[in-house]
Amino acid sequence: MRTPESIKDKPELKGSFRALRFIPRFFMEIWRTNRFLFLSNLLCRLLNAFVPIALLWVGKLIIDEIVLQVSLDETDLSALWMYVGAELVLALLSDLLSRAIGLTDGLLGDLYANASSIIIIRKTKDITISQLEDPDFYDKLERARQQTTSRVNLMSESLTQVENIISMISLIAGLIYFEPWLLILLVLSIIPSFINEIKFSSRRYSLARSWTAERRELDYLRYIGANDQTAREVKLFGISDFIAGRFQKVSDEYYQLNKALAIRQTSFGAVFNMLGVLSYYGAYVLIILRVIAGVLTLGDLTFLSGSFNRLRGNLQGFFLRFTRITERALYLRDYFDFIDLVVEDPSDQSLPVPKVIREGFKVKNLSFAYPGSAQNVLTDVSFTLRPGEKMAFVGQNGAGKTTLIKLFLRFYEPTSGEITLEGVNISRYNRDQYQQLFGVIFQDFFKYEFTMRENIAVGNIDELENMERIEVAAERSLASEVISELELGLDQQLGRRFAQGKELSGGQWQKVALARAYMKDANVLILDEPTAALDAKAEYEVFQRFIGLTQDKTSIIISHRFSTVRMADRILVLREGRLEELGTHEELMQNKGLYAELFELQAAGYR
Ligand SMILES: Nc1ncnc2c1ncn2[C@@H]1O[C@H](COP(=O)(O)OP(=O)(O)OP(=O)(O)O)[C@@H](O)[C@H]1O
Repeated sequence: MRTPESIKDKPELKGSFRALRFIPRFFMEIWRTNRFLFLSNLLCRLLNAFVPIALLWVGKLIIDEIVLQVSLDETDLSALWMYVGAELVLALLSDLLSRAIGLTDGLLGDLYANASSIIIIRKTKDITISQLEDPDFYDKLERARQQTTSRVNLMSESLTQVENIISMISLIAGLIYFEPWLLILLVLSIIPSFINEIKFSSRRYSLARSWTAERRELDYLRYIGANDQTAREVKLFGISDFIAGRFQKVSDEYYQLNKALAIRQTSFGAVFNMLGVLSYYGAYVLIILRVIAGVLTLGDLTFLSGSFNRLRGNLQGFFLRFTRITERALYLRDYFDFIDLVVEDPSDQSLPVPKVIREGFKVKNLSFAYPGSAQNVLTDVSFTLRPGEKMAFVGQNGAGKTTLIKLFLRFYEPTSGEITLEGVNISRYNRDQYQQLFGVIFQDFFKYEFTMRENIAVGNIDELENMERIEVAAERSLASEVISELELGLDQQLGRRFAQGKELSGGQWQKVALARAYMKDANVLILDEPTAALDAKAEYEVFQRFIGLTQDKTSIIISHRFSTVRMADRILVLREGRLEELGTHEELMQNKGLYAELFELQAAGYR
């Protein structure tokens, strides 16, 4: 079990200061987001920074003037009214500036949050599937994604800090002018609480970071426990208490650690803060004595005690903000780590992909184990996929069919052996171009909560406006039947998340997903269990069309239905990652091996 002490594994003070090195880069990002807003914000803050000293100074002038006028026989109040007028103008200006700062902060924050979300989405596109499936990497992505609001707060906090510093310099100048020793008293009283704050912020970060995996679990439990997609199963299986119990256990442990830290931080903070209060009253007494001795005026007294009090507040604010800034800057590191992640440049491989495929693909002694696992999912697989050939992959669950597809698509690198296209290892081709060769529908295809048209067009988003192409694709995949039943046709919003969304049945969704495969004029079509949710008639029709429409295309079909599989030119049978058989339906039936056995089993089920 972790304790607050065991979280000390990260360097504290030094680590906190080091995190600040990301701030300039952060500000460069904000500057690039919107220069005008950024400059306007800085200008308003610069002006606002001088308002406190100006107000205190005018206050001092007013009091001294009143004292003077009271002592005179003949009063002249013109200067006094001028000072009061100046104070009024300052008060109005301060209000205007604060509003302008609030406005530009908000607008800039929104723009920055949008821009950084887009940066994260774009970066995720360049990341390989194997990186995305790596839990450490996934944590980094999660942290980068979740900290968007924190980065927006960091922006306004840092800008406020700049304003605060300028304001303090002006107040310090005033103090030095009258009584420099007040300043020493002030600084000495505030330093211990500053160190305390920094120390605890670093620990809080370590705690949050070391709990990333658990917080991910909490998010997941929250999601499955209260979600329309899972509600049916959660209710019927009665697992709500199980989920709530698991949530409670993990969240309690985190809460206890966090609580222990918070209590310690608050207790230490209270003691150190007392020093600050004492120092203020010490200074106050000293100023009063100087006024009584006739060294300072009554106006000086209000100016100095006001300045001292304000400075104390500012300094405290400065240190508190400083710790919050360093805390958030630590998270900034996660964000920049993610942004800077070295990804394979998809355009790095210089070989262009051949326009026409003549030789086809050759798989040679291919073996593969998933990263971090010692167990081979594929072992020594060799075969040829000829151009225009329709091949089916068959095998029991977990035999490695989808994994073989992932290797064809270059989502992973083989552990040994290779796949070649036209005699060249596929890893040598330009990755983007290479992947464009394929039109793929995965068994766990995604149901986008977009409109019907967009759902089909994701197969080739450049053709979003090409209604003819979308309609033809829908026709081929039988999605047109689904569209004709929708009130708004292609413009119908799908899913239940958004207003007027229409949920489709499993088979209807599958037809929509299939249409995506026809959107692109891909050379190689891969359908991974594309018809699992279709009824028998629809499946037969879909495949008849598929075979007819893709005569010149190379294709791979994964299916557990042998009525579909037998339509393929050749069938590749995998058993526990090894190639067991390869041949036409007739050849394999004659072979009387695994294929014939599985085929007979299924056929018997229909008799
Ligand atoms: N991302 C992954 N990381 C680690 N192991 C994985 C991953 N994906 C799949 N596996 C493992 O690889 C093996 C083969 O999985 P694969 O999905 O290729 O099987 P399949 O033949 O397509 O099965 P099915 O018919 O059930 O879809 C399985 O044992 C699975 O646990």
